[in-house]
This record gives sequence, structure tokens and C-alpha cells, in this order.
Amino acid sequence: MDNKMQLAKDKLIVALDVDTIERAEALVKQLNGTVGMFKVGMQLFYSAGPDIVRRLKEQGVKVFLDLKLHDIPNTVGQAAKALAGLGADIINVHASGGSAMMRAAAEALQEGAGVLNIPAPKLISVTILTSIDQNTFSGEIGLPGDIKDKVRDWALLTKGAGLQGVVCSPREIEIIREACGQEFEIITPGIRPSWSVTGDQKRIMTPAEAIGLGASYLVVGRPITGAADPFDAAGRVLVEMTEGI
Ligand SMILES: O=c1ccn([C@@H]2O[C@H](COP(=O)(O)O)[C@@H](O)[C@H]2O)c(=O)[nH]1
Repeated sequence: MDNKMQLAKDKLIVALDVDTIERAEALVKQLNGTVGMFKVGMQLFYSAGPDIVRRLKEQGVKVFLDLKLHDIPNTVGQAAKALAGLGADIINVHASGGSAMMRAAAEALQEGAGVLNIPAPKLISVTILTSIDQNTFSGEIGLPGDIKDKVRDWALLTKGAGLQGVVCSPREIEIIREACGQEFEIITPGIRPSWSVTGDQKRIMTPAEAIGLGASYLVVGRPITGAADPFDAAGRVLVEMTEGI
């Protein structure tokens, strides 16, 4: 396998947005070895329970646990401590919870993992959801300014709180790289190959564009998991990713 294809595989995270362990494990069986990581979000976690993370880790795959914690610092810290023991590789919180909340999560993950003598998961924040466009941001939610500026400010807040990266749209990669540097993880959902349906995503880009701009990881869900042949769809996404490398 050439280097570009290996790099593309390492950078592809598939969102397991299904509601049973059986469906999730069937997708993992089809895609394992083709993608770098699997994402367990609210749908699967709330349907299947915490055991889904342990089961996936037992199969030797990397897991991004995307629960987007958002509450007062004490509550988020206690939740993060509980999650630390599941063995996920990445966990996230909302940046809009503020730096005290993000620091509480970071400290609790270290503490929880330390007690069990396991590595602490990376902790990243979610900035502005990729389903939100400028109209919703300014009009409905009523936040001032440009989405890009807010995402950059929250990325800086996240870095200052000691977290390792952010979730954002690929449209904000350049501004975050410039502000937060090359080591900062930039994880981008809102990925839509030209042959896929946009659906509820608003701030989108193609796999080649996102990789070309320097995303650390691309998160792809329905274009792969909703395809008639997820293995074939993942292969097509990977080819597009190599075109951007
Ligand atoms: O801003 C965000 C944060 C998280 N997500 C999650 O990524 C996947 C995307 O799935 P698609 O089917 O490719 O749209 C999904 O699990 C979201 O919860 C996001 O899309 N945007």
C-alpha cells in the first residue's frame, strides 16, 4: 500500500451512528483495517450503553467517544472521570462550556485513568456544530460576528485550557492552524463527497479539500454507513482523501 493511502486510512474516522451493538459490530467487521478509528456518538452510546466502547476496544480498534459533554464544571468532571475507565482514545466536551469546565474534564480524565493505570484519552472540544450556518448562528442563536472568528476564539480557549484539539468544520482549518499551531488536533465532520447527500450538514467540504487544508482527522458517517456497500464507499472516500494529500 502506498504512503498516501496509509495516511488517508489513519486519518479517517467512521461515525457508527446506529442503534444496536449488532449493527455497529457488523460495520466494524466490514471496515476494520480500512479506517483509522470509529466514532461512538450519542445514538449508539445511549442505545447500547457504555459496554459498546469496551467491546470495540477489545476488538483492537481505536474509539472516539463523541458525547459532547456540556454542564457545570463539577458535573462534567464527574462524568469525565466515569468515562475515563472505558478505554476510549478520544473524548470531547463543548467549548461553549468555558475554560473551567474544560479544565475540570481534563483533570478528571487524568485522575480517572491514573487510578486504573491506563492511558488517559485525548480530550478535545466541539466548537460550532457543522450543522449551523451563519444565518442560524447570527439570527436564531443570536451570536455576534462571524462563525470563523468564534471557532478560532474557542479553539484558543480550548488550547489555553490544556486540551489537545477541536472538532470544527473543515472551513475553519486554516484559521485554527494559524492560531493554534501544527500540533493541535483538528477533527472535521461535515465531510461530503460530491456523490453523497448533504442532509443536515451546512458547513461542508469534500474529503480532498479537508485533507488538503490540513485536517488531522476526517469524520464521515452516512456517506459510508448509509451506502449500499459501506466498504466500497469507504474506499471511494479514501481515494478522494489521497487526492488531497
Ligand atoms: O460539529 C459537529 C460535531 C459532530 N458531528 C458528528 O459527526 C458525525 C457526522 O456524520 P455524517 O453522517 O457524516 O453527517 C455525526 O456523528 C455527528 O454527530 C458533526 O457532524 N458535526
